[in-house]
Amino acid sequence: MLSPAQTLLRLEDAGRYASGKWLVRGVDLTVDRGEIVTLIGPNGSGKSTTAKMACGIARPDEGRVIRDPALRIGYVPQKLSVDWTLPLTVSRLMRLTVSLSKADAEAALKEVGIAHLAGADVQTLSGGEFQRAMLARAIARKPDLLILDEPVQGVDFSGEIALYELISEIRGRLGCGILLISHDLHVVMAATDSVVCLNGHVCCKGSPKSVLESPEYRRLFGGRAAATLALYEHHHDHTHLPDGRVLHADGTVTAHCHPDDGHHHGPDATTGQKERGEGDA
Ligand SMILES: Nc1ncnc2c1ncn2[C@@H]1O[C@H](COP(=O)(O)OP(=O)(O)OP(=O)(O)O)[C@@H](O)[C@H]1O
Repeated sequence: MLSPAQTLLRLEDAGRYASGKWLVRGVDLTVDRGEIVTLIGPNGSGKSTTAKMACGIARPDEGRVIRDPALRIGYVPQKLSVDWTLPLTVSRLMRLTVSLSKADAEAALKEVGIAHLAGADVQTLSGGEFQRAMLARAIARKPDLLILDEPVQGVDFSGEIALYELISEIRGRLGCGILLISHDLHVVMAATDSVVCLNGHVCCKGSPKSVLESPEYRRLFGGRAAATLALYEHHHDHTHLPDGRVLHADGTVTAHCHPDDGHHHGPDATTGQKERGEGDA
């Protein structure tokens, strides 16, 4: 049973075994409606495997994955198995494995800002446009839960910010829960309600601040962790982006600071590029 009523998904001691080894074990996590939970961890730490268990593509070999059978899930996989030698329009991509009305497909493309690309060949899309198309595909059936496996891959920094902003907007509009996999520690820590750090098992989890401060996280990410923590503590209220806009702690982006914003940047942090270099991989 899932309780309280707002809990969409729960993994209890979930583990997946394949090819004679445990890919990941002992995963406990919940995603509530309206919440963004982010999985972080080094390459091969079991993030995608956990996402696959969460959405039902992979069955747990131990523990349990509990979700309401009626739960609608939208999934953006890390990789797509498509024969790219064949032409494929965005519109066709939208309906590749799900039955979707033309109107719903068009509405979803509009929602992510690429309605004009419905007839374009997927191969001609930029990295950001492709990720938006994948997002449109995932939200078209108005999911309760979105599972996004590295949704900003192949996207440049300002595109990343725009995509995270869009994801945050979608959460607000659909009122869905989101399980996100991301390597971008800086943005994750600013825009996430809860973080689960994996390393073949759950290494640490909790609020972004508690994860940043945990010795396990620091051991795993080393200097990068310390830099992210320093940034987070100093700029936890808001961060100035390279294009001059302001990323707030709740993940929203505005043109300027709010009058009641707290920490402002010190003289060394006037360029967003530096911040990103410090806080990112
Ligand atoms: N079907 C499979 N059979 C055997 N090993 C697998 C299988 N799927 C994944 N693995 C292995 O399990 C481990 C976890 O993989 P997973 O893709 O979940 O990691 P990840 O944290 O998402 O990595 P990345 O950040 O590189 O995407 C890796 O060592 C991977 O090689």
